[in-house]
Amino acid sequence: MKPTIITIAGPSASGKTLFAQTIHDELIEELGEGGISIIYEDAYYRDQSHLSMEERVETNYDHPDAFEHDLLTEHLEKLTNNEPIQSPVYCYKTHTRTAETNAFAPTKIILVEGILLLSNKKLREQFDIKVYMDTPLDICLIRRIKRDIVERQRSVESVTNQYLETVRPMYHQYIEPSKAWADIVVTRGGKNRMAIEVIKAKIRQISQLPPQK
Ligand SMILES: Nc1ncnc2c1ncn2[C@@H]1O[C@H](COP(=O)(O)OP(=O)(O)O)[C@@H](O)[C@H]1O
Ligand SMILES: Nc1ccn([C@@H]2O[C@H](COP(=O)(O)O)[C@@H](O)[C@H]2O)c(=O)n1
Repeated sequence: MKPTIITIAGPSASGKTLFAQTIHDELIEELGEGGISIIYEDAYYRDQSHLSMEERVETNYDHPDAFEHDLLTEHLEKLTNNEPIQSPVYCYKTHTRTAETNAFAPTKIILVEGILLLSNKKLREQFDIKVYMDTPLDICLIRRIKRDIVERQRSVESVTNQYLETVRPMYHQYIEPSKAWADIVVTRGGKNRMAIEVIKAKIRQISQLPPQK
């Protein structure tokens, strides 16, 4: 059976990871091994090992050119043909890929999450279901400051400067307009229980599992 690819796009810190992880964790037992997995667009940020740290800090990480979308397209094509891939591994602290790759086998359901997935035509054509997390930008900023300090070794100053210089302008230029391609728009963030249940019910139907009472 050909895998079903579900994309979860939307602004940084809108709750994409939490949403995808919750769906994954709540279905993994029912779907079993080979049932469901997650691919992160962030893993496809370009390798910058040839650049100095000062140069890496200057990169606009919210522009489509920061990603190797062609490689992600190629990998999704392989997975669709039930072939395994070696997914890159990204490090936010060094702003580049690590030397390792992750062996990734195709699963029946593949969740793909990331900020610019709906802005790319070739990628869009590979998605069976397109979800957009429509969390207000001020809420995203608050959540990003908290998350990036704890998980990505950033300071309040670095997060707020980056927000003004690239995150907010690129949101208006690329991310918000890409919402028009979504099939389902989720409000409030990664804990929207009804939205989680709707996607889970669709996945159960695709996977031919009995609906939950
Ligand atoms: N509805 C919500 N309520 C409270 N916190 C949330 C909610 N959705 C997401 N978060 C938190 O906000 C932060 C950013 O969410 P995350 O899923 O990492 O966003 P994204 O993957 O879109 O960048 C995380 O710390 C996450 O736990
Ligand atoms: N070296 C990097 C790479 C990316 N970012 C920021 O990450 C955001 C996308 O990831 P989310 O999990 O938040 O969706 C994006 O807005 C980039 O600005 C970074 O800060 N450093």
